[in-house]
Amino acid sequence: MGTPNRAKKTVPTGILEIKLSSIHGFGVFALKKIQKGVRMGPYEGNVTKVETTQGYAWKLKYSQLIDASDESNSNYLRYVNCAKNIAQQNVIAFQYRGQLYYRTCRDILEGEELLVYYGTSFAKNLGM
Ligand SMILES: C[S@@+](CC[C@H](N)C(=O)[O-])C[C@H]1O[C@@H](n2cnc3c(N)ncnc32)[C@H](O)[C@@H]1O
Repeated sequence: MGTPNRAKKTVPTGILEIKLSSIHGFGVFALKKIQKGVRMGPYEGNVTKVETTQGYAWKLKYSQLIDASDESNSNYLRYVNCAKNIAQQNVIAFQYRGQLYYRTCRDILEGEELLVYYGTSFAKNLGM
């Protein structure tokens, strides 16, 4: 697994950091308390209609996907790991004007890892 160089450059300085996670690979962590309702993004990647199994793609409207598997064409949001269930997530994914964003759905404490629920079928594939 390579160091996330480009994603590191895109992470909001002083607010979030990318580092190794106990859940999987790299994760995104709060460097200070973040209030509920803060929007992050958009999620960057290649817009495609080709399905992928790599785990970095979100479905958009009109059968399109935003695929962040290419680290050189994506941003820090590609490193947000999956919550065990909806209740555990502290950020939610949503679409706005054709783009995908994350938003904090509760206050996140300093040092906490950002977790988003990828969806039931994806979680099942991860063995949850
Ligand atoms: C968007 S990436 C998350 C960032 C990833 N940790 C990395 O370093 O590139 C999604 C991939 O991370 C892994 N992953 C994310 N959340 C996980 C979890 N809760 N349990 C196991 N693997 C997870 C899976 O391999 C998934 O396909």
